[in-house]
Amino acid sequence: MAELVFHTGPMDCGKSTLALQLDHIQSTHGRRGRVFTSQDRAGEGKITSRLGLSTDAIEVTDDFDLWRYVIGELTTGQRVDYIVCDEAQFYTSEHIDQLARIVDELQLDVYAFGILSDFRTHLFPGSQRLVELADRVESLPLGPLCWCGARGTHNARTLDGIMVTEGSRVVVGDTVTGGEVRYEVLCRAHHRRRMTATRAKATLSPDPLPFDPENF
Ligand SMILES: Nc1ncnc2c1ncn2[C@@H]1O[C@H](COP(=O)(O)OP(=O)(O)O)[C@@H](O)[C@H]1O
Ligand SMILES: Cc1cn([C@H]2C[C@H](O)[C@@H](COP(=O)(O)O)O2)c(=O)[nH]c1=O
Repeated sequence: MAELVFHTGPMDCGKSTLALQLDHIQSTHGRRGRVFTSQDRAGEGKITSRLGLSTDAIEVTDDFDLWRYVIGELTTGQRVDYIVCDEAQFYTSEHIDQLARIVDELQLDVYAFGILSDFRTHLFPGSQRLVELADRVESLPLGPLCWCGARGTHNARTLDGIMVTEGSRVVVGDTVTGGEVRYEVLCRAHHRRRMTATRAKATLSPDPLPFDPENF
């Protein structure tokens, strides 16, 4: 039986790496896949992993129809055995319905990868639909740690190290320094308290006030 599988986890937990590995494993065993993405950090039509791997991919825009694309390939004699979808949080609910139809009516395996929730902790529509429709939802085994050492579970958006809670849902960006907007993965408790690494350093620092014990 073909399956719709949703591999999820916070930013920087290895989703794109796994997507690329999965495509590599399947394709080296003679299966032919199609690899899709949406708004990767590296630009249109790319899947990139922070471990340095990358591949070309078909860009999914809002008006792209995955069902029609796959039917078009099959009816022109192309072989399609499986489908990999990265950054699936950016897909629309309709895209996810199309993926489910591909699994059920064409018996193709679909492997989707994406974060569940945005910087305000709300589910992305594409991820919500995947949770509703997937045969399996798999959490990646390794993930980033919050600055406190706990498992990082929630994606914070930061400006100059300070967590922001206003703004567009979609702002493509990274967890490393560079862009104006950054992301930082925190545990839930620190996400709730908006306690980023920068703020923790500034407010919880044990730096002693300079004093001379002799004259105290
Ligand atoms: N220098 C490094 N050495 C080893 N692992 C690294 C290094 N830099 C990043 N990683 C790992 O790469 C993974 C991030 O990969 P990526 O596929 O880009 O994540 P995601 O798609 O979930 O955002 C994480 O597991 C991270 O720990
Ligand atoms: C939380 C959050 C993230 N994004 C963007 C930032 C990145 O471009 C991707 C996630 O990519 P990754 O491969 O999982 O690191 O999503 C966003 O647009 N809005 C958000 O709230």
